[in-house]
Amino acid sequence: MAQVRARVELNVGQRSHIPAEIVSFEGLQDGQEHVALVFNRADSEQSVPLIRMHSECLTGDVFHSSRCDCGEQLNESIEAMHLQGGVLLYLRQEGRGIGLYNKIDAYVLQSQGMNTYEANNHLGFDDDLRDFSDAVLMLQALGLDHVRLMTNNPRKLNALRDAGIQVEEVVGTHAHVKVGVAGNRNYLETKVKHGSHMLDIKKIKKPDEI
Ligand SMILES: Nc1nc2c(ncn2[C@@H]2O[C@H](COP(=O)(O)OP(=O)(O)OP(=O)(O)O)[C@@H](O)[C@H]2O)c(=O)[nH]1
Ligand SMILES: [Zn+2]
Repeated sequence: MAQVRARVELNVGQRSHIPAEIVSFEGLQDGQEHVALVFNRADSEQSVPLIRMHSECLTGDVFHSSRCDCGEQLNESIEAMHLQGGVLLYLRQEGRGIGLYNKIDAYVLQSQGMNTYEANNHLGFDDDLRDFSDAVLMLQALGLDHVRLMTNNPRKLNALRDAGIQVEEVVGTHAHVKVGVAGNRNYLETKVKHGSHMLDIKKIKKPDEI
């Protein structure tokens, strides 16, 4: 699968000038412009590369909205890969695959009391429309068949295992809890209760509930 690679420098959190390569792919199946960010660490002791499959969240990744933890997870993974090396697949699967405008419709329903999955269902969508087959193609194109996967989501783990990619270790991301009117506590709790995410629910609860 043809690839084009260009050098970039990233500025994330307290760190600046993080070197990486951004990679485009020809021949992906769903027509979206998914990209990989490749972080090399020549002196890394980790022989099995750290991988994250990160689904796009404009509101979280770019605007750091309080409704979710996506931007914090993105930064956390970039910082980890800067230290250890690794590959971040940035997948254009906004709103768990329903798209940005539908996600905004879902936000309205969530403000009326529905959780993220109920809101999706109310709009006529399944809980999660994401398909990770293009992510698998990207990993194969990069020659990665043994990985350490950075996620709390068992669906991602199963998608790689079903495709024959050896996941040697699952590295969890932190519970990034935000407080306030549009805080992400319900979003995180729903991930655990309805999506079986491997997040420590104690860390999600308010301090006085623990
Ligand atoms: N439908 C919907 N999608 C949302 C909402 N909040 C965030 N998302 C989407 O949820 C997805 C989160 O993707 P990721 O952070 O890659 O993955 P994850 O499934 O949470 O699993 P982790 O690997 O554990 O982070 C993104 O596509 C977001 O756009 C919401 O309220 N409704
Ligand atoms: Zn988000």
